[in-house]
Amino acid sequence: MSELCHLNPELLDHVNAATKAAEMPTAVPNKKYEGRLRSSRIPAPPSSSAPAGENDEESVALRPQARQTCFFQPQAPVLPSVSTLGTSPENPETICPEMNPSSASFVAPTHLRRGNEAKPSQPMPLLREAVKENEPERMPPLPSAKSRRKSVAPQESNRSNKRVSSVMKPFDTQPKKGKFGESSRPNQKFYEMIQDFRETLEITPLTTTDLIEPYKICVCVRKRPLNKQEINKKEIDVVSVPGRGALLVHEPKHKVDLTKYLENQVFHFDYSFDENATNELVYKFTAKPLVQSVFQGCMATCFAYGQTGSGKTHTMGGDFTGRQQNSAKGIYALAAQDVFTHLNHRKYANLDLCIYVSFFEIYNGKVYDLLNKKAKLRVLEDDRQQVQVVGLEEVCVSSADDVIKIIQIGSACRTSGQTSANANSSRSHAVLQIVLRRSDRAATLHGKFSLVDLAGNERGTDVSSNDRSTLVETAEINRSLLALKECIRSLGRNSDHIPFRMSTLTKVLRDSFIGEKSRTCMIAMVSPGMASCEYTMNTLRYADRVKELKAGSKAIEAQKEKEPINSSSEEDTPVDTSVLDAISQVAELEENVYAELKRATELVKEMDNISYSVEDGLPDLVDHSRKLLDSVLALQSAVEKERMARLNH
Ligand SMILES: Nc1ncnc2c1ncn2[C@@H]1O[C@H](COP(=O)(O)OP(=O)(O)OP(=O)(O)O)[C@@H](O)[C@H]1O
Repeated sequence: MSELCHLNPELLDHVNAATKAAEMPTAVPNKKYEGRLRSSRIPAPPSSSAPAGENDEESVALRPQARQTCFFQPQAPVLPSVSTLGTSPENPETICPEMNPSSASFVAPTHLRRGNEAKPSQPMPLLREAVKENEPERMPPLPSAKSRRKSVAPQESNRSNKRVSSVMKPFDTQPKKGKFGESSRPNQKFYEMIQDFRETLEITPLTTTDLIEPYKICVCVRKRPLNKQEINKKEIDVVSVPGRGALLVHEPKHKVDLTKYLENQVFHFDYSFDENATNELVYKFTAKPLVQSVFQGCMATCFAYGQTGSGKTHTMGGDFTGRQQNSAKGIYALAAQDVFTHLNHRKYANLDLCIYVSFFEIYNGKVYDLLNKKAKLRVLEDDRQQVQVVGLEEVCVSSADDVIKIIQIGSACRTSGQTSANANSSRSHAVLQIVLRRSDRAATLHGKFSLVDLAGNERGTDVSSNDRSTLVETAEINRSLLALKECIRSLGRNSDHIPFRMSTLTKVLRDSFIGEKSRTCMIAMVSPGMASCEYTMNTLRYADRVKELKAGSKAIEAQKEKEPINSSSEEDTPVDTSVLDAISQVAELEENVYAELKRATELVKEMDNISYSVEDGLPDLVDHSRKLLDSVLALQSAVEKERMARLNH
C-alpha cells in the first residue's frame, strides 16, 4: 500500500547521486488433544433433528453432557482429596462439593468418586489414552429430539454407557432454575453444564510433598482465579484443573440450530496449577530445580507465557497488594533467595563464585537496559556465534535483598512513562538474568539463569484494521514467540540446528538452547473467564507444542502415532503470517537505513573539519555510500513485498 511506503524518492536520488560521484556501479541487493490435541477433544454431537427452539435448553444440554461424562470416565483417577470444588473467596461461583447434579441434562457416573471419598491409590492414566480407548463408545446414536430426555438411559447399552446410565439422576425431579444460585447470569446454561461436569472430576491439587521430576524441558500451566472485574460481570470460569498435570477447557459452543453444548478440551502437562496455587508452590516445581542446575554449570531459562492479564508478572515479579507489587513473593526473588542459599552451601564453596544480575527488556526486537534508564543496546554475534548484548549492565550482588532491589528498580523503569492504556510492558519481553561467574580475572561464566516474562500472546493477525506501529509490534511478538517455540523444540530434539537467529529474544538467549547443559521451563498462564476462552486455547496449544517434542518422551510419541488424525484441527492449520513477516522485515530494514543515515551525518561532520582530506576520506565515502544504497534498495524491495503480501491477504 502506497501509504506504507516510507521511501522518499529524494532519498533514493541522493543515494544514487552519491554512488555515481564515487564512481561505483549500482549494486542491487539482492513457521492431546485436538489435532495434536485431537484425542482429547469431545467432538460435537451428531446434528440433531430437533427443531430449533423446541425444548432447547434441556434437550440440548443432554447430549453433550452424556458424552462428556463418558469421555472422562476412564481417566477419573482414584485420588485423595477435593479441594478446588469448595467455594473460594476469590471465586464464589465455584461449586460446593455437596451440591448434587440436578440439571435435566446431567449424567454423572458414580464410579467417578469424589475426592473426599476413600480411594485406593493408583496412578492416573494419561488422559489421551483414556480418550482413545473409549472413543468409539462415547458417541451413542442420539435419540430423536422429542423423545430425547426419556430415551437416553435405555440406549446406554455399551460398556462405557452402562456406567453412565447407572448413575443417572431422575430428570423430572430437578429444579430448572437457581440450582447454582444465579439464574440470571449471562450464559447461565453453560455455567450449569460446566458445574455439572466438574462434579464428575477427581481433583488432586499439587501439594508441596509431591515429587519433583528432573526435567530438561518442563512445561506446565497455571490458572489464575477470576478477578473482581470478571466476578462483577458474572463471567463464567471455563477452566478446570483436576491436577496431575491435567487441565480442561470447557469450550461453550452452539450448534447450527443454536443448541448449546460444551467441547471439553483436555491438556496434559508436566504440572498443572489451579487458582489456589501460590507463587511458592509454582516456584517449587518450576524454577527451583533450575537454580540447582545453574550451580552445576547449566544455562537455565524459565519462561512465563500467556495472554495479557493471565498472571505472568504476578508469577514472575510477585503478587500485588493494591498497586504495590510484593517483589519478594515472585519467582524472580524466590530464585534469588535460593541462589544465595546454594552459594553459601559447602558443596559449592570451592567454586568461588560471584553473582551478577542484569535486567533488560526486548521491545520491537530492540534491547533496552532496565538498569540503565532503558538505554538502547545492540546485540552482536561474533565469529564463534557468541551473542553479546553490548553495554548491558551486570550488577554484582551479595544478597537476595540486593536482587529484590534491582528487580524493583528494573520493574519501575519498565513501566515508567506508561499509562495503563498505553503500557508497552505487556508488549515487551522482560529478561532477568542471574549470572554465576568465577572470581578469576576473566570472570569466567559458570552458569546462567534467565527468567523471562514474555510479551502477551493475544495479538491477532488482523492486518486490515490496526495501525502500523501495532502491526510492527504484533509481527515482532509473533515472530519471537514462534522462534522461541522452535528453539525449545530443537533443543528437545537435540537438533544441531537451533534457529536462534529468528528473533532478538532467541538470539540473546542462545546459550539456553544449546547442548546438554540447557534446562528450560515454560509456565503457561491462563485466564479462567469465558471471554478469554480463545486466547486460553491458543496458549495451551502453544505450550502443548513445546511439550510434545520433549526429549525422551517416547511414550507420548508412540501414543500420538496411534491417534487418528483430525484434519479439522486448528493446530495443524497453517497460520498465514506472511503479511506480519513482511511488515517485520520492513521495520528491520528501515532501522538499517536509519543507522546508515546517522553514519552519514558523522561523515558530514568529518568533512566540515578544516583538516579533512578528500583523498584520505574517499574510501570511507565509497564504502558508506555503497552500504547506504544497499540498505535503501533492500528496504524498497521489502516495502514492495509487504504491498504484495497485503494484496494477497
Ligand atoms: N494466581 C493469581 N492469583 C491472584 N491474582 C492473580 C493471579 N495471577 C494474576 N493475578 C492478578 O491478575 C492481574 C493480572 O496479572 P498480571 O499483571 O500478572 O498479568 P500479565 O500476564 O503479566 O499481564 P501483562 O502481559 O499485561 O503484563 C493482576 O492484578 C494480578 O495480581
